[in-house]
Amino acid sequence: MKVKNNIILALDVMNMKEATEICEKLEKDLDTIKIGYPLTLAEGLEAVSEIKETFNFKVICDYKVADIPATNSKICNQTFKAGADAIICHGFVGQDSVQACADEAGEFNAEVFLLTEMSHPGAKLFLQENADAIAKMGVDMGIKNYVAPATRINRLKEIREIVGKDAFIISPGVGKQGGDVKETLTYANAAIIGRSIYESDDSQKALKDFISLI
Ligand SMILES: O=C1C[C@H](C(=O)O)N([C@@H]2O[C@H](COP(=O)(O)O)[C@@H](O)[C@H]2O)C(=O)N1
Repeated sequence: MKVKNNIILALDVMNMKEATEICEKLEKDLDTIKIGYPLTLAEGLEAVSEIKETFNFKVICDYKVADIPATNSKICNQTFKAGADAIICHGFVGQDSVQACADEAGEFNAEVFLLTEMSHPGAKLFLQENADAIAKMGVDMGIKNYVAPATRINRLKEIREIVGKDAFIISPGVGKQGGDVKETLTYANAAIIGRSIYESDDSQKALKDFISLI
């Protein structure tokens, strides 16, 4: 996936009016956004379709899919039908559940991002010790896209070493969570940034400031 300026906006606002206003302000400097549960639960999957139709964005749906294979297939089917270009799924649920997402993505010429280790402090409790094995599982499955934390550069580096130089890593945790955009892009292909941009008084300037740091 090509990402303009190597920055993906996490559009975690909870109404279409705000979402649209932010996209209008940033569309010159962005071509990829991430929509998760906040906007989807507030406005429905129509939010994905509407943003896809209004803006020339690629949309990654961050639904952290983590169910049994049959249910994962249904979640992905509905998400790709709504126009998503990619979906984020958890790896801790195992190969069969991830494979169900990958199979559905193949039906829509869409992509799967495999979430390895999360960026928040609680990820150290259960996820971190399994993150390398999740990344290795992804490699064995032929998964090309991964999510790994910008808040732990050493871990991001280690996950890059596991998935290889040709894999595509997107990395959340820049800005509000403490991650540094330039350092993150040493090992990741794109940084995911949300609140530091959309909560700013001048989101356009906030984005441009991040771009200037890269
Ligand atoms: O480990 C993860 C996984 C997940 C993701 O990207 O999959 N995210 C998401 O990335 C964005 C960071 O937002 P902000 O902190 O810049 O406002 C939010 O949408 C989070 O839900 C993480 O923050 N860490």
